[in-house]
Amino acid sequence: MDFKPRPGQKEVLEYQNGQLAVPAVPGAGKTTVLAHLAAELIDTKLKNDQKILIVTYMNSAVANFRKRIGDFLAAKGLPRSRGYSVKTLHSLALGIIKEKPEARLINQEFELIESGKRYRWIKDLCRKWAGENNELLKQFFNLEKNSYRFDKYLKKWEEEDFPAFVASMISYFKLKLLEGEELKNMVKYSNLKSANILTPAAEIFSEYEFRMAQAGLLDFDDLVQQSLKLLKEDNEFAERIAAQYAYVFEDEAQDSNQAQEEMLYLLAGEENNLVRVGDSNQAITGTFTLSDPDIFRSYCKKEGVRVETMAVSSRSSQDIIDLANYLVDWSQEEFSDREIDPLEAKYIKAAAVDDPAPNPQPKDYRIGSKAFKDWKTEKKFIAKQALRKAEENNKETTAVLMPTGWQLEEIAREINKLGGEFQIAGSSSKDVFLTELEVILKFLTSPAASDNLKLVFIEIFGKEKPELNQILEEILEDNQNHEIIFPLSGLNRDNFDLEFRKREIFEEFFKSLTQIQGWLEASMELPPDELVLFLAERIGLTGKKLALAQNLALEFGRLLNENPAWRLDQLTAELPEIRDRIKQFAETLTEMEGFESKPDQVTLSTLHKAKGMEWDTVFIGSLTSSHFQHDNDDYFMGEKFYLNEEIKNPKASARAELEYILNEKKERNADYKARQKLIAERVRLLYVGITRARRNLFLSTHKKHGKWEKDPAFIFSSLKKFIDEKKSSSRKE
Ligand SMILES: Nc1ncnc2c1ncn2[C@@H]1O[C@H](COP(=O)(O)OP(=O)(O)OP(=O)(O)O)[C@@H](O)[C@H]1O
Repeated sequence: MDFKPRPGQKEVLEYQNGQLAVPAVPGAGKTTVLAHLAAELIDTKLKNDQKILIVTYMNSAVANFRKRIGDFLAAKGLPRSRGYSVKTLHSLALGIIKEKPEARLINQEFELIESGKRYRWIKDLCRKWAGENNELLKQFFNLEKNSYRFDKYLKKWEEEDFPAFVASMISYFKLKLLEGEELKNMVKYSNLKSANILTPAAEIFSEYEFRMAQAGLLDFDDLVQQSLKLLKEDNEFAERIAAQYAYVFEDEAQDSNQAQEEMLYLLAGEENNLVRVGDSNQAITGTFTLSDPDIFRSYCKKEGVRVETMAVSSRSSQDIIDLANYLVDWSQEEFSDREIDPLEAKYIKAAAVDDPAPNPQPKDYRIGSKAFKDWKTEKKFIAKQALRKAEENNKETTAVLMPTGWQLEEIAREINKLGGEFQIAGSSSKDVFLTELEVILKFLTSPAASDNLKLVFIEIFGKEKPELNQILEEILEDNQNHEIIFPLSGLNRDNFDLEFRKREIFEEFFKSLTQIQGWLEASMELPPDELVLFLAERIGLTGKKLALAQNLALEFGRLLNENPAWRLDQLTAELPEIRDRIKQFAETLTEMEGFESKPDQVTLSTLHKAKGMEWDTVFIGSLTSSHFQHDNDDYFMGEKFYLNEEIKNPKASARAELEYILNEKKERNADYKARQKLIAERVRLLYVGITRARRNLFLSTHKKHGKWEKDPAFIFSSLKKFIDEKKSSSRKE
């Protein structure tokens, strides 16, 4: 393979042993260089029974790494899978637990709970807690009692926000290695005031642990907690595991959390051959997880750690690089007297002019920016221009990146209206719901319900030929389902009025009925799991959808093993739960496939999901102050206006209360600090967005949404000034 290392990359590839930190800029080739280094070390250094362990943050990166290392090894004439193992933190943890089965704390055959089921359990427990502590729950509220708003937001709090808060706190407690019963008592006997927000989280956590243990289930956070415990409590065991790995590499180190770091140190063992690569300016997962970019920043400054920076990137045009570097300068200056430092002073350099793969060099200044009068105008403009770009040049890729998913849906609708095509990055939602199969199964469990038959037509037959839906509607006006599908005289054309039989579509309609009758007969003869496979084949599912259907059949089979007397209706009643399991499977399938932008379609992605990807043209919209906060008095999404002032950011308050009882540290401004963190993260989010673009970039915002006034984000206005100046000076040249 032709790979000519650039300055910075070269030094990393000379690594032999010890601790190395590689801070890098976007597009510097982090994955490429780590893969190359792994292949080099496997070839020259590794003993037969040893491996390199590569820990990455996302499932999607695992396949990518394997492929790249495999390619480099193959180029050296070595077997593609020799000498390395790529894992996420969770798969690593699972592997460690499996190495010591006797220590599994639950039982030998523990099972992982799926995320959907976990959340439903937590919701149940929250509901139960709310029922028993209703007065306390209301004390958190600062809305006028008995008002319409009070009822509305109490419901929102009880049904959505409270369970989400508890679910996230449970993860937090576990990564802090706390145990439910112990924590509950600590809170109970602490001198926190009675209406503190930590109490419900701790009490529900304790119930949750009890319920999970009874069911023999573990969740993802348990895996990490338990495996760390095993390693820390048993030196010999830790050494045995560490001895398997001659080197430990970490990719995306800016997303590391404390548990992951501890695990890496333990696995690097005495030899301490540890390479961590990351870009703290791209740390954008912190507000959802326990990730903390300071962990990687501190590692870079740690004694005994060599630092090699990779600053060259050939991804973007010089103008886009200049804008990204300006953002770094702006952030340094803007936040110099605040407690935050969103972007480190690390600048992107273009590749040398004689580089075999140089930076793109578009002719003119290709960056634009605009503040639209309202969201409606903005979304229409973006949809139209993005589509035009995608259709005009079928070699270049185009993406629209937005802060939230609902904005993407609205852009998608606009693209649809224009008759264009789009694809959604990283999303498997279209496949998750096996709509066709689910609709048929619903029909087969109650064929007499007229809506069920209509749905079958809409989803299966009428998609291509809507006239089929129309004729069914008309026939159902005077007939019942069973008269159409199972008439006493048998299914026969003559059962239908001449008026219908004369229509061109009638033959097709009749054929559809015959097929449906076949399914009904099959449902009486075949066991449900086989029925699913039969139906999948009949309606012609292929590829990923077929794989999902096979998975559904397996789930049915598993349930039938446990409940041999169950029939189709009982099984279909379990579909919501099964869907969660399948959803995870579908996501894994999507990640394994990897995402590839099709040039003739617009890719739609949230800014978060765009990480690691690149496009020739990038539109970033909705840069308003409610998505990119700058000042303490901007609108902060995580905050609940209907809660008391001191707990309006419940997570931040609960963490501060925990800090207080664990370390006696009184953090006065927990939500102020949470705001600062969020402000910093939003700057990085925009930095990630901007650095996805190769040639063309458009930044926009709006001043109104419906009747709501909106402010363009301060960061947008600052960038706009820079862009406008550059543009006018490039015109003069
Ligand atoms: N020395 C090189 N010569 C040619 N191409 C290179 C070189 N190094 C990296 N690249 C290319 O640059 C692109 C970016 O590399 P990679 O995806 O590894 O970057 P990254 O640092 O992980 O990016 P990001 O920070 O945006 O996630 C890839 O297409 C890669 O093949």
